[in-house]
Amino acid sequence: MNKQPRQRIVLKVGSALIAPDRQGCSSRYLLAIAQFIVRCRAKGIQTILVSSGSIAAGAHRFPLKPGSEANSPEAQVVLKKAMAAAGQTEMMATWDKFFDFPTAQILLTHGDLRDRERYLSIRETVFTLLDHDILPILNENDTVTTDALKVGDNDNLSAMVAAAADADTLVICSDIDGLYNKNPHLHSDAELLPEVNKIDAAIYAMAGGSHSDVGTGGMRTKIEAAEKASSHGIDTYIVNGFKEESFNALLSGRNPGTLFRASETPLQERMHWLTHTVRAQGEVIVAADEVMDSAKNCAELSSNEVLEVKGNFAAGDTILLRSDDGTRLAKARSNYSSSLLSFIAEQEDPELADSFTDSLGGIVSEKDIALLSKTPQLEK
Ligand SMILES: Nc1ncnc2c1ncn2[C@@H]1O[C@H](COP(=O)(O)OP(=O)(O)O)[C@@H](O)[C@H]1O
Ligand SMILES: N[C@@H](CCC(=O)OP(=O)(O)O)C(=O)O
Repeated sequence: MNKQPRQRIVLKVGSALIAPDRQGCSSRYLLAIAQFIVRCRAKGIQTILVSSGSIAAGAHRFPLKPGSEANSPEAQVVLKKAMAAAGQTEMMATWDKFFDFPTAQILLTHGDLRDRERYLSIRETVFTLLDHDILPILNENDTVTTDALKVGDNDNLSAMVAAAADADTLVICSDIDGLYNKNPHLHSDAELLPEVNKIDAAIYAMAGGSHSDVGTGGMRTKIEAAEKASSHGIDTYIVNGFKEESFNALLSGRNPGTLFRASETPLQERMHWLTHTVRAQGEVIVAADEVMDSAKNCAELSSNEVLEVKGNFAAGDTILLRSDDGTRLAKARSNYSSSLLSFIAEQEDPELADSFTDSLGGIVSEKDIALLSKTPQLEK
């Protein structure tokens, strides 16, 4: 955290720190976190908070009524949305109490982040708030989101926010000291990894799920977040948010947990957004021997090289180009809807198929292609 010139950090705070007992918000751990934010700002470090905890904070407003049907999975989802609505205001009020500067709430869904215009608008809003010394506090809009539109966990959300905000550091405050080589709640001999320079399958294999009542995603989503952030040139720390010492260490330039080093060859902003924020709406399968090692080659893909079109997508949606041996080749914005592309690809007469692409243009355009060779782990 000693980089120059302008530093910008995103701090992600997990539910266990906000409402550890699901009995409303607690100041127990938040005071040290708030002081860290105040001290960062005093040092001229622009700070953005991604705060989980609306569901945990709102839970106490919804005692289970005798004989109620709140135990079915559908009822649980409805209940959580209501908890999030009630808990979000309580959480914002709690954060506000710690600061003598203004805060601002941004609630978003994956639907907002994957739409380029809305993504750019979120980015501008964050920059404007920072320019006016207002602390942006972000969370997923759990109340309105559906399965198709949600990010689902705030670890990944915080990495998307860090990339959108051009942050140089992401700090994920958890209920544990960092990434261990195996889940320490299950293995007493687990060892803490102070630094990870390369995120590969072996690192993912170390990560298990959450053991707590309030956490979402466990270590896996934190590694996904670190992978997203790192490929945008952002250093990512996982630290223990229960310990005040974690924050003192960060402020004095020491690593109190696990540091995932930023990539030395970060992706440019638009390519990062396409690779890590947008999800593919469908797939186009091409023969395994097609050479797709550059955006130019992908853009030259012709309809008679398409073996199969999967899913329903509209022109302008993002698709995954995959070879028929399963290899993920690239993510790209399709210039065709799935139905039109299937229709063209099914034409027996290659000249007729070519006449479509001649008049309507290539299946994908060179400027909207992100090659996936650098990101083999991410399936989203
Ligand atoms: N290899 C690992 N190293 C550390 N924690 C792990 C590991 N595998 C699984 N975990 C679990 O991940 C938890 C942290 O994630 P989570 O419960 O989602 O909390 P948060 O609210 O901070 O997001 C740890 O408390 C631990 O139970
Ligand atoms: N958006 C949800 C939190 C989701 C989440 O990722 O929680 P956590 O694992 O505690 O960071 C909420 O506000 O309750």
